Amino acid sequence: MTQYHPLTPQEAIELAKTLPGPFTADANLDCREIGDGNLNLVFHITDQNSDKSIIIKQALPYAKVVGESWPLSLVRARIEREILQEEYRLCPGMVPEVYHYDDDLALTVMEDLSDHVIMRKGLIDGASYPLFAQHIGEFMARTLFFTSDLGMNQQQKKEQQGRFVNPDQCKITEDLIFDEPYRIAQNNNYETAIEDEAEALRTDEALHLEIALLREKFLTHGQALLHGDLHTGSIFVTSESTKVIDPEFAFYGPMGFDVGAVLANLLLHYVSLSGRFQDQSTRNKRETELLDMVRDVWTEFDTRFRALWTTALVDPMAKTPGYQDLYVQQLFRDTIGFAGAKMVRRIVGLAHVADIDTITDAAEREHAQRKALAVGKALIKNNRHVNTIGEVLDLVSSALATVKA
Ligand SMILES: Nc1ncnc2c1ncn2[C@@H]1O[C@H](COP(=O)(O)OP(=O)(O)O)[C@@H](O)[C@H]1O
Ligand SMILES: CSC[C@H]1O[C@H](OP(=O)(O)O)[C@H](O)[C@@H]1O
Repeated sequence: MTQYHPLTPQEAIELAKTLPGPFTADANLDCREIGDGNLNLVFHITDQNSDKSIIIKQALPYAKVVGESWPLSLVRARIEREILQEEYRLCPGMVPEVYHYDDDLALTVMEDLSDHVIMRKGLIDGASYPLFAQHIGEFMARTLFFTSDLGMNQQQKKEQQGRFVNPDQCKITEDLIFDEPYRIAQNNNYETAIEDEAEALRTDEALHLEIALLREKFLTHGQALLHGDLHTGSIFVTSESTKVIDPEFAFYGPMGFDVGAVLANLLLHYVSLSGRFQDQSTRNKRETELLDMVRDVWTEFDTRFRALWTTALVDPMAKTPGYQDLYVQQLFRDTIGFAGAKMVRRIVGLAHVADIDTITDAAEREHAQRKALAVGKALIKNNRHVNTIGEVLDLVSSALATVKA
């Protein structure tokens, strides 16, 4: 057994040399630590004598973004690796292939996806991803359906739930998304220019009621095995391909939490566009593209999820006429509520998004933050009543109309 310690880049190279592949004996290995996330080390190991490369991701025993004062269990590395393997089985080629792992060192050796770009960065750079909605719709439909009671044996599902109990990571979400933005909390992080908005979040009881209900759903509804943090910083893309990484927040929770994460991060990018484009016609074009993507992600997911119901259902009672429509309606409402909560947390909570934080003009940045909060709050407050994605896009539009230019 190897004693856990964070690897140095040189140790990562030594480890890579002991692996059965992909490197050969004459490899000349180079290593860079490229982790730009909030929690882990990520080593990029390349062979100077060939085009071969790997990624070694290692968990730290604390939250990197805060420091050692915030301890975290290393079990998340095992959970991340096991869900990557499960997702690879369900959606081959849509997550990095796992080559090797070491649970004592809390690390996973995986496929290098550096020929793709992190979607958040791609969007900020102005790229378009016309196949993204189909791809992510397929990924979410298959991973959520086949890990739920609809698509897998219900006793095996209970066994699987046991393997994916992830309390430290869930607590981060419970605190950062479903609690701290709505009270004074040390972790909260927002600009003084929006103190009025933060104060409004703390005193809005109708909003608190909806957040309490969403929080309860997150805490108690073990519907399917979630990725758990499916934002655009956890998705690698090209114009032809989509690959999902970083499922260390995986656990059995409500399906809408994953779908909502995707929609929220597209909407966060959408509200950032006015701060990025001076030219009105370019901006309009890009805004339309983003809203189309929001609509298409839901539609593609919905279509594929319902198709699996027809072809792959294992629960006979779920064939009862009317049940599918009610199930998907509730899943849609959850999606919209969680999307709203995820927008709010990225403005006033600990961890932000580059889409908004990199807007250089302070007034434009503040405007984008106010827009994100207006949309987020509208989604949260209306989540229990919406029925269609068209209605949601109308809600977005009316929420934005309330924000002063
Ligand atoms: N399989 C991979 N291939 C290439 N780069 C990767 C891979 N996994 C992670 N990375 C890089 O490392 C960064 C951080 O990885 P991530 O898994 O998101 O870490 P964290 O859990 O700390 O957020 C990503 O933004 C990406 O740039
Ligand atoms: C203290 S962790 C904050 C935040 O970071 C995670 O995202 P990522 O590791 O992908 O940057 C997750 O969203 C957590 O809520």
